[in-house]
Amino acid sequence: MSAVRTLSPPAADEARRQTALDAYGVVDTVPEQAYDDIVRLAVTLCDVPAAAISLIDHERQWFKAQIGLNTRETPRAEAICDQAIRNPGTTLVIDDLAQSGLPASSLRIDGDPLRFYAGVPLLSPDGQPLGAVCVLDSKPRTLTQGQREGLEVLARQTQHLLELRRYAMEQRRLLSEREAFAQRLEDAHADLQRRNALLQHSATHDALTGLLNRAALAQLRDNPDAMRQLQQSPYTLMLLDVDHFKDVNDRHGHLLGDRALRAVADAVAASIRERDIAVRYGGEEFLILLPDTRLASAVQVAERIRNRIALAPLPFSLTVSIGLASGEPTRDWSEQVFDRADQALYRAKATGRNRVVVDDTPLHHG
Ligand SMILES: Nc1nc2c(ncn2[C@@H]2O[C@H](COP(=O)(O)OP(=O)(O)OP(=O)(O)O)[C@@H](O)[C@H]2O)c(=O)[nH]1
Repeated sequence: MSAVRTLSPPAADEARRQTALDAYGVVDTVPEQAYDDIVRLAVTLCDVPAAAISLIDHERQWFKAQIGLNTRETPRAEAICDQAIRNPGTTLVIDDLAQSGLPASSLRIDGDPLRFYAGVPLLSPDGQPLGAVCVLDSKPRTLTQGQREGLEVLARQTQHLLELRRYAMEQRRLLSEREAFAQRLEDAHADLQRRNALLQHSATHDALTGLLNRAALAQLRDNPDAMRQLQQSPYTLMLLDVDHFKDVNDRHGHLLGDRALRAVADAVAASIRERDIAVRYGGEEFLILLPDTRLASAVQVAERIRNRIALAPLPFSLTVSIGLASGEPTRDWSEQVFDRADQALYRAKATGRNRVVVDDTPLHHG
């Protein structure tokens, strides 16, 4: 046996070559009919017992397809295909390996060592050698010109198969990138909607009590559903003001004052229906609009609120004054009814606070 010829390529080239091979994602994949057909054709064409499509991967050669061999991979150091790819444009034919000085291969054909090798390098489109399509025999032999050319055709067909594979992989990658991008877009859209909803909520709600704020009340006029409801049936407007709230703040501090305001809001929210509208109208003033509600029912609601506030779990007693006025559906509903409720509230304050006072102004019709 002659000395081993070592022809290691420069490291930078080898890194490029390996990167080119990796781009196909073909090494260690399952056998495929198209590649198996090529080695079958090679065997028939060259009248040999063995053929392979060999890929040179790091420190081994791996067979994508093979016929007549005893393994699917060998160490690279003994791969004759690794010699073939050193001259990428040339078919390597070794009539008798025993005379060639190449390292002995562990490959066997029917138990016999290799004697004959012919391999056509497989190249990436930019010329990086990937492996070889090779035919092998356990006897020394030669190839005819026709067989050589036929083997080269099979190598070109193998390259086409590899390119198709890379193209399909690239398409899948682009598709999943597009899907990931679409998903990100969808997430961003949902996030924007969430932020918008939060923004809309904080623009129309009072941060301390969670009730609607004055801006939301102003928007009510632009809400056709709410307006239709108010214009269809009698409604009642309630104005609620906490009694001596300045004293609460002065005696117990602003934090407890805030807690008292939240207790008022909770009592209001717990006493009204879902379609009623509760607004923190000013510092310690609340406006409650009760659609489809006549004065008598509204008084009951107001008393419920007043009683709940009296029972609120606070370290001091808290009372409220409430003024009520109801309105028949008219075009200038708000100002008139608001003024009447305000006057009722004023009377509630003036007559001793902690009470519900009803507007007694005769209603204007027509
Ligand atoms: N803690 C707290 N106090 C507030 C808030 N908004 C307004 N106030 C206070 O509410 C008090 C309202 O006082 P006034 O308008 O004099 O009325 P009042 O003391 O309740 O007296 P009457 O309404 O006549 O019974 C003021 O001291 C405000 O500083 C708030 O968000 N938190």
